[in-house]
Amino acid sequence: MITENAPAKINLALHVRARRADGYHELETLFAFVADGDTVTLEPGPLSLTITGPFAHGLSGEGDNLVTRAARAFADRFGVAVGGALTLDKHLPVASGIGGGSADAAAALRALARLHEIAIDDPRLFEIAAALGSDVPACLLGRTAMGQGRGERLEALEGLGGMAALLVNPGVAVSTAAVFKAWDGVDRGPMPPGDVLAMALGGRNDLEAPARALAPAIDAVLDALAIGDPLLARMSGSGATCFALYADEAERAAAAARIRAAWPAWWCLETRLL
Ligand SMILES: C[C@@](CO)(OP(=O)(O)O)[C@H](O)COP(=O)(O)OP(=O)(O)OC[C@H]1O[C@@H](n2ccc(N)nc2=O)[C@H](O)[C@@H]1O
Ligand SMILES: Nc1ncnc2c1ncn2[C@@H]1O[C@H](COP(=O)(O)OP(=O)(O)O)[C@@H](O)[C@H]1O
Repeated sequence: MITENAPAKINLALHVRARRADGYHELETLFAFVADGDTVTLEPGPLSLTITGPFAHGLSGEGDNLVTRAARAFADRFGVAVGGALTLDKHLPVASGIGGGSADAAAALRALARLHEIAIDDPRLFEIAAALGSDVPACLLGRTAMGQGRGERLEALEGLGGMAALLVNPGVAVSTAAVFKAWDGVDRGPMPPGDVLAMALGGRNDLEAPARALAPAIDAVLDALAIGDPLLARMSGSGATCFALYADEAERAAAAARIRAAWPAWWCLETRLL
């Protein structure tokens, strides 16, 4: 049995620079990953998918999961039989701006590559990833990176490994396409120069305003995360998950305890950056 982690992605900053003719948007985004997420396991056999875990119900009505789409695309590209008994242990909330589906697809590709003894940096894997979704190449790379284009042009960067992080989701699913559509079309400029922390601190998430208009619960999450002096508190991706970064684990634990007491229904993950 092959097991691959599918760590949650966060966008430390996400600048939307232009609307493109193909319906996508030109981005400049700082990807980072955290130590927790979903898990994908693969055993030889006919293609099948079993979904377990606390957020399995979020995908129950899903005919075509990104994991099985990844398996089909892999077989197609590498000329092998479609197969793999896949299990997805779903711990990340669905449609929440932390790339759960993209991370799962990338983990499935990594597992299949191991099974078929294909190098993890094989460019064909990145081509499959880009066709599956804008965030899948970043999840396949799985490390802190600057993403451009629709997110598939990647430059790996020295990250903030080990930094204490808190992820909070108010239980509202947000459609990525709807949030991009509600963006006001104003290019607010590039990220400032510097290291990853400087770029993150000086950056923005341009999808925050449109997402907050569609899902006002995000306001309450950002208000809750602002208490306790985090280094940075911001929405990730197209929302509604927001994250905060802290100087140490004690500050993160205090913030998590306060949020869990005030908002027991929210999903709240104490983790650290990879
Ligand atoms: C916003 C981001 C930031 O990392 O993350 P999430 O909120 O999904 O986590 C990503 O760009 C999302 O990537 P992903 O979720 O893979 O999106 P895709 O499946 O490729 O596209 C879904 C829809 O989002 C819009 N889209 C996506 C990416 C992009 N650069 N421009 C867009 O306009 C398009 O309307 C597209 O039809
Ligand atoms: N394995 C998967 N996990 C999550 N969502 C999936 C998966 N497969 C397909 N999807 C679909 O992809 C959509 C976006 O999911 P997700 O990747 O969680 O969003 P986001 O990138 O905003 O966090 C979901 O609404 C769901 O319909």
